[in-house]
Amino acid sequence: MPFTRGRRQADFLLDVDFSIPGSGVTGIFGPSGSGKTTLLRCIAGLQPCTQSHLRVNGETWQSADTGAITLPVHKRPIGYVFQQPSLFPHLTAEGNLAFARKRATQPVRAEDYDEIIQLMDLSGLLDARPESLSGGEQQRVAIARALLVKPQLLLMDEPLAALDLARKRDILPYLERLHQSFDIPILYVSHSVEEIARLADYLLLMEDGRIQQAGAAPALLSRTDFPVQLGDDLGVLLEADVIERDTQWNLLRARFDGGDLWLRDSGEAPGERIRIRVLARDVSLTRTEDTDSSILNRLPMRVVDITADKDPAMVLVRMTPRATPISDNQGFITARVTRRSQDALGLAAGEEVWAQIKSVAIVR
Ligand SMILES: Nc1ncnc2c1ncn2[C@@H]1O[C@H](COP(=O)(O)OP(=O)(O)OP(=O)(O)O)[C@@H](O)[C@H]1O
Repeated sequence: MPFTRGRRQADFLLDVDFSIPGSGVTGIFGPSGSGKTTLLRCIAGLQPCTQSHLRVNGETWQSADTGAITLPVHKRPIGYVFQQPSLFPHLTAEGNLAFARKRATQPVRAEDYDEIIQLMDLSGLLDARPESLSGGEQQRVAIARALLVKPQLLLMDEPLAALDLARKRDILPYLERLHQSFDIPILYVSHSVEEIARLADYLLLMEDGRIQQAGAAPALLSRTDFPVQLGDDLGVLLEADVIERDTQWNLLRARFDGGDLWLRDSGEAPGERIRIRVLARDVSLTRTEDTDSSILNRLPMRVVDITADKDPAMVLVRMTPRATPISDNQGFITARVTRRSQDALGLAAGEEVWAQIKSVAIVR
């Protein structure tokens, strides 16, 4: 979708020119008012846009030449999931789905319907009315409803924002399944780094109606100059392979570009590709290897650069493995330490250190 200009209010201009992968989840991240919802509305054709050109997997939906909508809104094969599920209160879950099914532009085959019900685990909820469903269950019905139109593009605008933390965690596995089962591009707006880290393959960072940065989610989320202030969420997102399972101690060994890490065993099998997150605040530094410590993960690293943190007492130390220095963001570890420790340890670019990693979380 290379080019879109749209207005929501006199002084707000959405001015973007980008392409995203034709499948997988593209996260859209950015401060409030940066234009994330406006972008989705433009893509859906709900927002008048001038000079806009939109192509989805080879098909032109909107042309830049005239600004005229090539494909009318109701014919765009889009599924849209909002923060609020907005189900019809007088219909059961099944009634809500039947309503959407009737309005689908193409007939929905029984096997496709069954697959969607199974995917969202709705068979036990079909007779219930929305008022007797939890927020997470209602949202699963809303996602199923969006899938029933056989979308070629799924737009999700903060679908978990109205749920409490427990419900969010309940529904995230369904979103992952969706990602694995449907080979369509999903545009996913969220304010949550946790959701983006877990779901997104690709990431767009928006600010003031523009795309500030775009790229693979792990690399972008691992940058210390990430334009959105992450604070305690700052860290690195790494792709790793499980290489060993230690049943005696219930641990897993995973290999990423920068070395091996031990993690708590949560059932992943050797050979499995996982995504892990190491928060900068969970990494401490020593000059020599501290073997007399409870910390299992100690990596010999070399400092690449040191940057200021938004907290003046802290700095961000980015490191690469000593043995095999790497050039992209996929093997760096970042530590957030005090400026005082930086001074006491004499930390500077090029210096050798040991990174002690207190905690590693598997995000998917
Ligand atoms: N209904 C509306 N009418 C006019 N202007 C609007 C409307 N909704 C939003 N805007 C304006 O459009 C701009 C972009 O808003 P938008 O909702 O797209 O941002 P956002 O990044 O999705 O924000 P948030 O994260 O808070 O949802 C803002 O300046 C906002 O004030």
